[in-house]
Amino acid sequence: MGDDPASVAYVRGKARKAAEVGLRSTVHALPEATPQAELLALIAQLNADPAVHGVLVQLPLPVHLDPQPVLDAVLPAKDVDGLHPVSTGHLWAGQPGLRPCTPAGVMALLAFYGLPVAGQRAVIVGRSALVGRPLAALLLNANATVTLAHSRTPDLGAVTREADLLIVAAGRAHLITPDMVRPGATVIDVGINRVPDETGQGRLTGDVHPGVAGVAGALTPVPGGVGPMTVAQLLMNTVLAAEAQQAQSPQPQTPEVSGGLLR
Ligand SMILES: Nc1nc2c(c(=O)[nH]1)N[C@@H](CN(C=O)c1ccc(C(=O)N[C@@H](CCC(=O)O)C(=O)O)cc1)CN2
Repeated sequence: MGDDPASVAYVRGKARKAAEVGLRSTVHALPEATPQAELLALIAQLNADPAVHGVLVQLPLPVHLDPQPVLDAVLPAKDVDGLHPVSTGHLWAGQPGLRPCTPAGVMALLAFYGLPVAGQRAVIVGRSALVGRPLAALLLNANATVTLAHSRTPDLGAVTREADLLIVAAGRAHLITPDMVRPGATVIDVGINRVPDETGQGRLTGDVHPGVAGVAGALTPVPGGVGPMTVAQLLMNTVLAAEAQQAQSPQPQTPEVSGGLLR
Protein backbone atom coordinates (compact mmCIF):
# COMPACT_ATOMS: atom_id res chain seq x y z
CA MET A 1 0.00 0.00 0.00
CA GLY A 2 1.15 3.50 -0.81
CA ASP A 3 4.35 4.46 -2.59
CA ASP A 4 7.14 3.87 -0.05
CA PRO A 5 10.12 3.46 -2.43
CA ALA A 6 11.69 0.57 -0.47
CA SER A 7 8.40 -1.37 -0.36
CA VAL A 8 7.79 -0.78 -4.07
CA ALA A 9 11.31 -2.12 -4.81
CA TYR A 10 10.88 -5.17 -2.53
CA VAL A 11 7.52 -6.08 -4.09
CA ARG A 12 8.95 -5.69 -7.59
CA GLY A 13 11.90 -7.93 -6.58
CA LYS A 14 9.56 -10.59 -5.20
CA ALA A 15 7.46 -10.62 -8.39
CA ARG A 16 10.61 -10.88 -10.54
CA LYS A 17 12.05 -13.79 -8.54
CA ALA A 18 8.67 -15.58 -8.50
CA ALA A 19 8.53 -15.39 -12.30
CA GLU A 20 12.13 -16.66 -12.52
CA VAL A 21 11.22 -19.88 -10.70
CA GLY A 22 7.86 -20.38 -12.46
CA LEU A 23 5.40 -19.08 -9.84
CA ARG A 24 2.62 -16.76 -10.98
CA SER A 25 2.19 -13.63 -8.85
CA THR A 26 -0.16 -10.65 -8.94
CA VAL A 27 0.65 -7.34 -7.29
CA HIS A 28 -2.37 -5.44 -5.95
CA ALA A 29 -0.98 -1.91 -5.52
CA LEU A 30 -3.44 0.05 -3.38
CA PRO A 31 -3.34 3.82 -2.85
CA GLU A 32 -2.02 5.05 0.50
CA ALA A 33 -5.48 6.29 1.63
CA THR A 34 -7.32 3.00 0.96
CA PRO A 35 -9.69 2.28 3.88
CA GLN A 36 -9.00 -0.81 5.97
CA ALA A 37 -12.36 -2.34 4.94
CA GLU A 38 -11.31 -2.25 1.28
CA LEU A 39 -7.99 -3.97 2.05
CA LEU A 40 -9.77 -6.63 4.14
CA ALA A 41 -12.26 -7.22 1.30
CA LEU A 42 -9.39 -7.83 -1.14
CA ILE A 43 -7.75 -10.29 1.27
CA ALA A 44 -11.08 -12.13 1.68
CA GLN A 45 -11.40 -12.38 -2.10
CA LEU A 46 -7.87 -13.84 -2.42
CA ASN A 47 -8.50 -16.21 0.50
CA ALA A 48 -11.55 -17.59 -1.33
CA ASP A 49 -9.83 -17.99 -4.71
CA PRO A 50 -8.64 -21.62 -5.16
CA ALA A 51 -6.16 -20.46 -7.85
CA VAL A 52 -4.31 -18.42 -5.20
CA HIS A 53 -2.01 -20.43 -2.91
CA GLY A 54 -0.30 -17.58 -1.04
CA VAL A 55 -1.20 -14.08 0.14
CA LEU A 56 1.17 -11.55 1.64
CA VAL A 57 0.67 -7.96 2.70
CA GLN A 58 3.85 -5.94 2.24
CA LEU A 59 4.86 -4.09 5.42
CA PRO A 60 4.98 -1.43 6.71
CA LEU A 61 1.35 -0.39 6.18
CA PRO A 62 0.40 3.30 6.12
CA VAL A 63 0.05 4.72 9.63
CA HIS A 64 -3.77 4.96 9.54
CA LEU A 65 -3.99 1.15 9.40
CA ASP A 66 -3.53 -1.26 12.29
CA PRO A 67 -1.41 -4.10 10.87
CA GLN A 68 -2.65 -6.82 13.24
CA PRO A 69 -6.26 -7.18 11.97
CA VAL A 70 -4.87 -7.12 8.43
CA LEU A 71 -2.36 -9.91 9.12
CA ASP A 72 -5.08 -11.83 10.99
CA ALA A 73 -7.32 -11.68 7.91
CA VAL A 74 -5.01 -13.82 5.75
CA LEU A 75 -6.16 -17.44 5.65
CA PRO A 76 -3.56 -19.40 7.71
CA ALA A 77 -3.16 -21.98 4.90
CA LYS A 78 -2.15 -19.13 2.54
CA ASP A 79 0.01 -17.24 5.08
CA VAL A 80 3.26 -17.39 3.07
CA ASP A 81 4.70 -14.54 5.20
CA GLY A 82 4.27 -16.70 8.33
CA LEU A 83 2.91 -13.76 10.32
CA HIS A 84 -0.63 -14.98 11.13
CA PRO A 85 -1.16 -15.85 14.85
CA VAL A 86 -1.83 -19.48 13.83
CA SER A 87 1.61 -19.64 12.17
CA THR A 88 3.15 -17.94 15.23
CA GLY A 89 1.46 -20.51 17.49
CA HIS A 90 2.79 -23.41 15.43
CA LEU A 91 6.28 -21.89 15.54
CA TRP A 92 6.36 -21.41 19.32
CA ALA A 93 4.84 -24.86 19.90
CA GLY A 94 7.63 -26.37 17.79
CA GLN A 95 5.09 -27.69 15.28
CA PRO A 96 5.50 -27.66 11.49
CA GLY A 97 4.10 -24.60 9.74
CA LEU A 98 4.84 -21.61 7.54
CA ARG A 99 7.73 -19.59 9.02
CA PRO A 100 8.39 -15.83 8.72
CA CYS A 101 10.65 -15.31 5.73
CA THR A 102 13.64 -13.37 7.11
CA PRO A 103 14.17 -15.60 10.19
CA ALA A 104 13.72 -18.73 8.07
CA GLY A 105 16.21 -17.25 5.61
CA VAL A 106 18.74 -16.79 8.44
CA MET A 107 18.32 -20.45 9.46
CA ALA A 108 18.72 -21.58 5.83
CA LEU A 109 21.89 -19.51 5.49
CA LEU A 110 23.39 -21.03 8.67
CA ALA A 111 22.54 -24.53 7.44
CA PHE A 112 23.96 -23.88 3.97
CA TYR A 113 27.34 -22.80 5.40
CA GLY A 114 27.35 -25.65 7.95
CA LEU A 115 27.47 -23.20 10.88
CA PRO A 116 26.45 -24.87 14.13
CA VAL A 117 23.28 -23.85 16.00
CA ALA A 118 22.53 -26.63 18.52
CA GLY A 119 24.22 -25.95 21.84
CA GLN A 120 25.39 -22.49 20.74
CA ARG A 121 24.82 -19.35 22.80
CA ALA A 122 22.74 -17.23 20.42
CA VAL A 123 22.12 -13.54 21.06
CA ILE A 124 19.56 -11.69 18.93
CA VAL A 125 19.55 -7.89 19.02
CA GLY A 126 16.05 -6.60 18.14
CA ARG A 127 12.63 -7.88 19.20
CA SER A 128 10.45 -7.11 16.16
CA ALA A 129 7.53 -9.34 15.19
CA LEU A 130 9.07 -9.68 11.72
CA VAL A 131 12.56 -10.86 12.76
CA GLY A 132 13.71 -10.94 16.41
CA ARG A 133 10.79 -12.76 18.05
CA PRO A 134 10.25 -15.49 15.43
CA LEU A 135 14.01 -15.99 15.10
CA ALA A 136 14.22 -16.61 18.86
CA ALA A 137 11.67 -19.42 18.45
CA LEU A 138 13.44 -20.94 15.42
CA LEU A 139 16.79 -20.95 17.25
CA LEU A 140 15.19 -22.44 20.37
CA ASN A 141 13.58 -25.15 18.23
CA ALA A 142 17.08 -25.84 16.84
CA ASN A 143 18.42 -26.25 20.41
CA ALA A 144 20.39 -23.02 20.75
CA THR A 145 20.44 -21.18 24.09
CA VAL A 146 18.76 -17.90 23.17
CA THR A 147 18.99 -14.36 24.56
CA LEU A 148 16.75 -11.68 23.03
CA ALA A 149 18.32 -8.25 23.57
CA HIS A 150 16.72 -4.94 22.58
CA SER A 151 16.89 -1.15 22.89
CA ARG A 152 16.30 -1.26 26.69
CA THR A 153 18.96 -3.91 27.38
CA PRO A 154 21.57 -2.37 29.72
CA ASP A 155 25.23 -2.84 28.72
CA LEU A 156 24.41 -4.37 25.34
CA GLY A 157 28.11 -5.08 24.67
CA ALA A 158 28.38 -7.33 27.72
CA VAL A 159 25.45 -9.37 26.39
CA THR A 160 26.64 -9.56 22.77
CA ARG A 161 30.17 -10.58 23.81
CA GLU A 162 28.64 -13.76 25.29
CA ALA A 163 27.40 -14.86 21.85
CA ASP A 164 28.78 -17.70 19.76
CA LEU A 165 26.10 -16.72 17.27
CA LEU A 166 25.15 -13.01 17.14
CA ILE A 167 22.19 -11.92 15.01
CA VAL A 168 21.51 -8.23 14.69
CA ALA A 169 18.14 -6.88 13.54
CA ALA A 170 17.96 -3.54 15.33
CA GLY A 171 17.60 -1.13 12.41
CA ARG A 172 20.52 1.09 13.55
CA ALA A 173 23.49 1.47 11.24
CA HIS A 174 26.76 0.13 12.73
CA LEU A 175 25.26 -0.43 16.20
CA ILE A 176 27.54 -3.43 16.74
CA THR A 177 31.22 -2.46 16.89
CA PRO A 178 34.22 -4.82 16.99
CA ASP A 179 34.61 -4.55 20.79
CA MET A 180 31.07 -5.98 21.19
CA VAL A 181 31.88 -9.27 19.43
CA ARG A 182 33.57 -12.38 20.78
CA PRO A 183 36.56 -13.39 18.60
CA GLY A 184 35.49 -16.19 16.25
CA ALA A 185 31.74 -15.60 16.70
CA THR A 186 29.35 -16.02 13.76
CA VAL A 187 27.66 -12.66 13.08
CA ILE A 188 24.50 -12.36 10.99
CA ASP A 189 23.62 -8.81 9.96
CA VAL A 190 19.89 -8.40 9.23
CA GLY A 191 20.01 -4.59 9.17
CA ILE A 192 19.36 -2.67 5.95
CA ASN A 193 20.04 1.05 6.50
CA ARG A 194 20.39 3.69 3.82
CA VAL A 195 23.04 6.21 4.88
CA PRO A 196 24.03 9.42 3.06
CA ASP A 197 26.90 9.14 0.59
CA GLU A 198 28.72 11.40 -1.86
CA THR A 199 26.39 10.44 -4.80
CA GLY A 200 23.33 11.71 -2.93
CA GLN A 201 21.57 8.36 -3.64
CA GLY A 202 22.41 6.90 -0.23
CA ARG A 203 24.41 3.75 0.41
CA LEU A 204 23.10 0.52 2.00
CA THR A 205 24.80 -0.62 5.17
CA GLY A 206 24.00 -3.05 7.95
CA ASP A 207 23.63 -2.86 11.73
CA VAL A 208 27.17 -4.26 12.10
CA HIS A 209 30.27 -2.08 11.76
CA PRO A 210 32.57 -3.31 8.92
CA GLY A 211 35.43 -3.60 11.44
CA VAL A 212 33.65 -6.63 12.93
CA ALA A 213 34.98 -8.63 9.93
CA GLY A 214 38.37 -8.55 11.68
CA VAL A 215 36.99 -10.22 14.82
CA ALA A 216 34.16 -12.53 13.72
CA GLY A 217 34.62 -16.08 12.47
CA ALA A 218 31.97 -15.41 9.84
CA LEU A 219 30.00 -12.26 8.94
CA THR A 220 27.16 -11.81 6.43
CA PRO A 221 27.43 -8.83 4.06
CA VAL A 222 24.88 -6.05 3.48
CA PRO A 223 23.73 -5.93 0.76
CA GLY A 224 23.81 -9.50 -0.56
CA GLY A 225 23.43 -11.38 2.74
CA VAL A 226 20.16 -12.03 4.55
CA GLY A 227 18.02 -9.75 2.31
CA PRO A 228 17.89 -12.05 -0.73
CA MET A 229 17.26 -15.04 1.59
CA THR A 230 13.96 -13.37 2.61
CA VAL A 231 12.72 -13.55 -0.96
CA ALA A 232 13.99 -17.13 -1.45
CA GLN A 233 12.12 -18.23 1.67
CA LEU A 234 8.92 -16.55 0.45
CA LEU A 235 9.11 -18.62 -2.74
CA MET A 236 9.77 -21.76 -0.67
CA ASN A 237 6.78 -21.00 1.60
CA THR A 238 4.56 -20.48 -1.43
CA VAL A 239 5.45 -23.89 -2.86
CA LEU A 240 4.94 -25.52 0.57
CA ALA A 241 1.54 -23.79 0.93
CA ALA A 242 0.49 -24.85 -2.58
CA GLU A 243 1.50 -28.45 -1.94
CA ALA A 244 -0.36 -28.54 1.38
CA GLN A 245 -3.52 -27.05 -0.19
CA GLN A 246 -3.30 -29.48 -3.10
CA ALA A 247 -2.98 -32.41 -0.67
CA GLN A 248 -5.95 -31.09 1.36
CA SER A 249 -8.37 -30.65 -1.55
CA PRO A 250 -6.91 -31.68 -4.91
CA GLN A 251 -7.91 -29.22 -7.67
CA PRO A 252 -7.69 -29.95 -11.39
CA GLN A 253 -4.48 -28.21 -12.51
CA THR A 254 -3.79 -26.57 -15.83
CA PRO A 255 -0.68 -28.03 -17.55
CA GLU A 256 1.15 -24.74 -16.98
CA VAL A 257 0.51 -24.86 -13.23
CA SER A 258 1.31 -28.57 -12.99
CA GLY A 259 4.65 -27.92 -14.69
CA GLY A 260 5.49 -25.08 -12.34
CA LEU A 261 4.29 -26.27 -8.99
CA LEU A 262 4.09 -30.03 -8.80
CA ARG A 263 7.14 -32.22 -8.88
N1 LIG B 1 5.19 -8.60 4.50
C1 LIG B 1 6.51 -8.40 4.67
N2 LIG B 1 6.99 -7.16 4.71
C2 LIG B 1 8.31 -6.97 4.89
C3 LIG B 1 9.19 -8.07 5.00
C4 LIG B 1 8.65 -9.36 4.98
O1 LIG B 1 9.36 -10.39 5.13
N3 LIG B 1 7.30 -9.50 4.81
N4 LIG B 1 10.57 -7.85 5.08
C5 LIG B 1 11.11 -6.54 4.83
C6 LIG B 1 11.41 -6.20 3.41
N5 LIG B 1 11.73 -7.30 2.49
C7 LIG B 1 10.74 -8.09 2.07
O2 LIG B 1 9.59 -7.80 2.11
C8 LIG B 1 13.02 -7.42 1.92
C9 LIG B 1 14.10 -6.72 2.42
C10 LIG B 1 15.32 -6.77 1.78
C11 LIG B 1 15.51 -7.53 0.65
C12 LIG B 1 16.80 -7.57 -0.09
O3 LIG B 1 16.99 -8.39 -0.95
N6 LIG B 1 17.70 -6.63 0.20
C13 LIG B 1 18.91 -6.47 -0.57
C14 LIG B 1 19.13 -4.99 -0.82
C15 LIG B 1 18.01 -4.40 -1.60
C16 LIG B 1 18.13 -2.89 -1.79
O4 LIG B 1 18.90 -2.48 -2.66
O5 LIG B 1 17.43 -2.15 -1.06
C17 LIG B 1 20.08 -7.02 0.21
O6 LIG B 1 20.05 -7.01 1.45
O7 LIG B 1 21.03 -7.43 -0.45
C18 LIG B 1 14.46 -8.25 0.17
C19 LIG B 1 13.22 -8.20 0.79
C20 LIG B 1 10.16 -5.47 5.34
N7 LIG B 1 8.82 -5.72 4.92
